[in-house]
Amino acid sequence: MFRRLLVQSRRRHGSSVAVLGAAGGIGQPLSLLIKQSPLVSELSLYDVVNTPGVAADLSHCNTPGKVRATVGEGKAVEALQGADVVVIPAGVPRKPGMTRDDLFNTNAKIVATLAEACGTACPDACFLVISNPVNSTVPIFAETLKKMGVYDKKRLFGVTTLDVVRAQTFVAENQGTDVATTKVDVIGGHAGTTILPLLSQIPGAKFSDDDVKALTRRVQFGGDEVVQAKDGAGSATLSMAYAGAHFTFRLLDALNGAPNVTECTFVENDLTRAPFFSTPVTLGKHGVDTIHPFGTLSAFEQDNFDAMLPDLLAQAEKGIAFVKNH
Ligand SMILES: NC(=O)c1ccc[n+]([C@@H]2O[C@H](COP(=O)([O-])OP(=O)(O)OC[C@H]3O[C@@H](n4cnc5c(N)ncnc54)[C@H](O)[C@@H]3O)[C@@H](O)[C@H]2O)c1
Ligand SMILES: O=C(O)C[C@H](O)C(=O)O
Repeated sequence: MFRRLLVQSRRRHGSSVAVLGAAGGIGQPLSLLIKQSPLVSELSLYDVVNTPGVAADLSHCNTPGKVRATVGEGKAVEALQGADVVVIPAGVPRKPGMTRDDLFNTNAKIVATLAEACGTACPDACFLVISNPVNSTVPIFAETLKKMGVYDKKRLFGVTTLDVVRAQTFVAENQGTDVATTKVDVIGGHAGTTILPLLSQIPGAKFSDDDVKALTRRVQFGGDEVVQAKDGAGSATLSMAYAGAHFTFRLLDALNGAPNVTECTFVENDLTRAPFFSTPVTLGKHGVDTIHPFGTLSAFEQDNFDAMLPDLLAQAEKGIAFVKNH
């Protein structure tokens, strides 16, 4: 209780945000964007390599957040002291021809190790998991915290904001609408056909059946578009940093008491048979405030929904089994 009060009082004077994987393709631009927030009083950067250079560079930006660097295997606990929000883009990205699930063997261990460090150093923080495969790494994070007895489902988020960002961009292009005011909910998970943009629920939008199919597919496989264009040099980093910073800022706003902060995010809920499911969530002073149902689906969306559920379940179970067996 006392610990929580301390965390809350510190928040009134700005939050401490930690980025794990801060020297990577996402980590660097994400840290730059977060450094610009007036709500951040401390930015703690952690990576197994190169953190001091990134931190020295960022520390020259004339914004209030003080930058701290920690580098090296096994040093995450040090980096996480006092963190209110932890953003996690640590892990390997895809190359052409790979699925996100092909990253499981490497990233599961990285995410479990970092979750353990979070459970030790800052169990009351909010955790934002970017590392793929999100459909499995978020359950891994949850199971690890459960094993330690410190899991709180209101504070663990899989970051699926990039799917929303893509959907809004592609729909605005298709409809000729202002991208700034084009809103699209994207539900499900974060891999291929587990990503489901709800085009039928966009007020005023009119799509042909072919448009619905093509737009849905483009949102579902937007990540592959970038992986192929980068041709072996990784996956989305800049748009992910943009999306990750957006979600971090929205959460910081909500933690600081802003009302009506609603974003789609992959959180534990009982809307479906899958333990984690991305849906519109109102964020509040303690993380998840209200989980919203995703509304009526079109026949096309319902087919997609029915097809995705077994995959989402299997990918969550794979993550849970990983923690149970280690
Ligand atoms: N959720 C999404 O929408 C989304 C979008 C894009 C990428 N991703 C995922 O994000 C992850 C990172 O992508 P990237 O392009 O930044 O990769 P990257 O290889 O450029 O950077 C990853 C960083 O993680 C660091 N790292 C590795 N193990 C670590 C550990 N144990 N502790 C701390 N840091 C560690 C590496 O040193 C590296 O700096 C990938 O798994 C990728 O698939 C997710
Ligand atoms: O596609 C990837 O592997 C990275 C990320 O999940 C994305 O959607 O861009």
